[in-house]
Formats: sequence, structure tokens, C-alpha cells
Amino acid sequence: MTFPVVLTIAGTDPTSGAGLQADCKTITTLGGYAVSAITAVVAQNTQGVSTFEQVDAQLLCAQLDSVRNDTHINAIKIGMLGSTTAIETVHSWIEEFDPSCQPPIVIDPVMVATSGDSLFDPRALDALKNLIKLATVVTPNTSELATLTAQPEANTFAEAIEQGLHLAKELDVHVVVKGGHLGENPVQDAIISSSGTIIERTSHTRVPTHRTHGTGCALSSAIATKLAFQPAGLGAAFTEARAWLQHTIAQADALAFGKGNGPIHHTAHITDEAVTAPARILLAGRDPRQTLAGWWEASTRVRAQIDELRFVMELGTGTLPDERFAYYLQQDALYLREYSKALALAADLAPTLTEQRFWMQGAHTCLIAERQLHDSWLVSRGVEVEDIEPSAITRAYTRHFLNAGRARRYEELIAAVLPCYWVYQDVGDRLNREHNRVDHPYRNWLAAYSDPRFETSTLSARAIVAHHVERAAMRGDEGLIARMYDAFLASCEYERDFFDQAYAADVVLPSVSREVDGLVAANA
Ligand SMILES: Nc1ncnc2c1ncn2[C@@H]1O[C@H](COP(=O)(O)OP(=O)(O)OP(=O)(O)O)[C@@H](O)[C@H]1O
Ligand SMILES: Cc1ncc(CO)c(N)n1
Repeated sequence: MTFPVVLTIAGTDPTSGAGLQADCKTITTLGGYAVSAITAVVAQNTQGVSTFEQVDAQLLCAQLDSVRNDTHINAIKIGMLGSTTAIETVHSWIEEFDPSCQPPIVIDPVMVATSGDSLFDPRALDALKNLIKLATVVTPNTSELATLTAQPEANTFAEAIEQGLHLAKELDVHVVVKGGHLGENPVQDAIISSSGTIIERTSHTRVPTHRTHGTGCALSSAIATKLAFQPAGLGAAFTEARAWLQHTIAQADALAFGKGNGPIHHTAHITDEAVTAPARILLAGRDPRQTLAGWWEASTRVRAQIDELRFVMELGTGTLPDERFAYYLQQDALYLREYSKALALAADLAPTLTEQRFWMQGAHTCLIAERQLHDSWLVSRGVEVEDIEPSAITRAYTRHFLNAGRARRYEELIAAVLPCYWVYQDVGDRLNREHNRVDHPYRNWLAAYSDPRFETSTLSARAIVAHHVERAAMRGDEGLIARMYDAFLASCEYERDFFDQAYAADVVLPSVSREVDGLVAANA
């Protein structure tokens, strides 16, 4: 067996967002071989828990023995146990390991589901604490940490760390302190050693999503899987597991499963662009036009040209003259009106409610929030916004996607608008990382296109387009795939030309007034 075996002992979730099924996905995605024993059968989904029933002690023990009698176990993750009986059953079973070969154990002391429903009998607290003493590491959220330490729930990460230190020493166990419930941004987590020192701290952007069902289950089983590979590397297991988790949370909206607090996208990094694994295998080695990774690769040259444009470089460093930026923004304000119509057409043509909602939201956001960014900059500098002519490039680009939309060619339309997300997010994120500073003259532009919410929308747009490419590939509709691919690449070229136009030889620039202490003073 080349895969380390990771055992999850947990309750179930029929919708696979949390619990045992989610643990198995996590373990598998991270390269382990997942085995499992069910402690409780839970009827739950993204909206909550309706009921659950504990598996009786004998059956739980028999499941555990079935695993141990058949294979070496490299790590154990323990999730929902529910009752004192289940806890004591698992406790006795663990004590049967030869102490020198007991695998690393990660306990996620599940008490309440993400939905707020209780999954734990409070009378079992002492038994749980005794079990935790056998573990390598325990991963309570702030409310579980409060219960375990008999203190009020922490309001700040510093308070949570204090409680974590207390618990680590009391139970002689490593403690992962999680900041998910604190609402702070960035979200902080840390791992504390049993001797009470902080080994590692992590800080991640809080993903603006309500789809966080099962994050605790995923983090603990990811740590167990990392430990199965490297039993001595607890600090690294924690930071690597946490980094993996971030990606799955960032992709949760693209997965868009269920009606409530949807699950994170456990398999995001193996299901390239939401193309399912079997489909990916089927497509592997075929025409690069059949995956978005192939499209992105094909646009490499154009994207490199964008990066080298004088306009883009000066926008990044902040040395771009106001008049050039003003010209670009004027054209972009006109562009946004047409782009919004294209997204509204996509909403009109969308085959599913999810896609319709996504494009409609985009049509609204670009006309209201994004256009506001343009208007405020231009108006405060006395530059005309509406009474101007679209440039030849603005006209050609907008005609490109509107033609597809008006001909009701949905797949081509969404392929043509994808670079408006993807190229902007790529450029915005990079420029912001390299050049962001408080006195940057174009900081609002950098902030808008590097915003995590824009990244989330970009991921959703990519997932939707990828889904349609995949469907076309499954149908063998090569013609449609080729038209989508061409539409995408043409838009990448239009993006380049659009950025470049403020430096065209024959451009007529608007005159810009300079803002002084909030007042506008003409400088021309
Ligand atoms: N919106 C978010 N963005 C980024 N990370 C998050 C977000 N919400 C939670 N996390 C991370 O998810 C992990 C679990 O955190 P949390 O404190 O929510 O645990 P939990 O309550 O056990 O999870 P669950 O929601 O599964 O019950 C932590 O690593 C935390 O930093
Ligand atoms: C079975 C199970 N374990 C853990 C959680 C925590 O999210 C859940 N909802 N369900």
C-alpha cells in the first residue's frame, strides 16, 4: 500500500459537506487512503440537522476492529462522538494499541454543527476530556474551547489563545485555536504545544461566503492526513492543512451546493475548473481547447503583452498621468454600460437558476458599484462621463460579446465575457500585491480588482464556463468548443488593446482638474 491509511471516526452527513463523508473526500484529495467508522447516523444537510441516532457501542467497536484487523492505520481523525458511550468505546479501543505504535490522533471535539444544531450530549464532557488526553492534537472552535475550559466564549483571538494555552496544559495535548467564529479579518488560527507555547500562527483573508459548512471537519482530517505522511511534523501539518483549506473555502461559491450554508469545495484543487475528475481523465491529452487551463495557457502571450504595456506598468507604479487614466476611465465607463447589457443577456439565456443569478448579479454590480468607482474619480476632477464617443476599440470589444448575446449564443457569450473577470482579476491582484501603498493615486482601482469578492466572482465565472466546455466535450461538439475558445481569446486581445488605447498616437485626452483639499481646482 503506497497510500497512508487515515481512519475517520465520525458521524455522517448525507450531503457530504461535513462529517465522515467530507473527511473521506479530504483524506483522498490529500493523497491518503480513507477508512471510516460511523459513530452516529445524522440526517442533516446545508440547512441543518433534522435528527440523528447513535450507532450502538458493539457495532461501533466492530467497525473499528474491521479496519484495524485488516490494515495498518497511519493516522486517526475523530469527529462527532455524541454520547458518553461512543466516547468510552473509542477510548477503550484506542487503549488497545501497543503504545509504541499508536498512530497520531486528531480530535475535532464536535459539539454543534455549523447550522447551530447540537451534536453532543453535555453530560459526556468529562469522558471527552479523558479521551482528548490520548490525542496528539485537538481542534476546538471558540465555542467548544469555552465549553472545554468552562469559560465564557472568547470575543477576540487573544482571548481564545489564552483558553487554548490553558487547555493544552490541563490535558497535555497540542491545541489548534481557530478564529473562524470571531468574525475577524484576516482569520487567524494557531497551534499551541502541550507545554503551552505557540508553535505556528496562520493568518488568511476571510473569504466572504456563507458556505463554510464542514470547515472544522476538513481542517482536522487534513491535519490527520498530513500527519499520516509525516508523523513528526505537526507544525507543518497544521500550516499546510490550513493553506489547503483556504483554497477550498475560496472555491465554495463556485461549487454552490445546497440551499443553506453550503459546503466548501473539498476537491477543488484536483477538479480543475469544476471539471470532474473522470471528465478530466477523459479529456487529458486531448485538444487544449477542451479545458480552461488550456485556454489560459493559450492566452499567455497576450497576457504577457498586457503586463508590458506602458499604461499597465505606470498604472501599477502610480506614475500614470491623470489625463491618460481619465481617458481610460471614460472609455471604461462607456464599456461598463455595454458589458452590463451583455451580462443581462447571459442571465436571460442562462439554463439554470444559479447561472441566471450569477450573471444578473454581475450585470448589477458592474453598473452600480464598479461604475461608481469611475464616476467618483472622473466627476471629482471635472471630467465628462456621459457625453463622449466610444473609441473604435471600445465599440469593437463591446460589439464582440453583444453580437454573441443578441444572436442568443449563450456559450460563446459567456466565453467572451470571461476575460473581463479573469484578466482583470489577474492583473489587479498582481499590481496590488506589487505596488499597493496608502498614497497610491490609483489605490481604489487596485483595491477593486484585487478584492477577494472579485476573485470569488471570477472563480464562479470560470466554473460556469468550464461546465459548458465540459458538456460540449461530452457531446463531442467540437465546433462549439472552438467558437467558445476563439471568443475567449479574442476578448483577451481586446483587453490588451483596451488598456493600450490611452497611449495610442492619435488619442485626444480629456483635461483633468486637480483635486485640492476636497475642492476642485483647474490645472489646465
Ligand atoms: N470565511 C472564512 N474564510 C477563511 N477561513 C475561514 C472562514 N471561516 C472559517 N475559516 C477557517 O475554517 C477553519 C474552521 O474554523 P471555525 O472556527 O469555523 O471551526 P468550526 O466551527 O469547527 O467549523 P465548522 O463550521 O465546520 O463547525 C479555521 O481554520 C478558520 O480559520
Ligand atoms: C457528522 C457531523 N460532524 C461534524 C459536523 C460539524 O460541522 C457536522 N455538521 N456533522
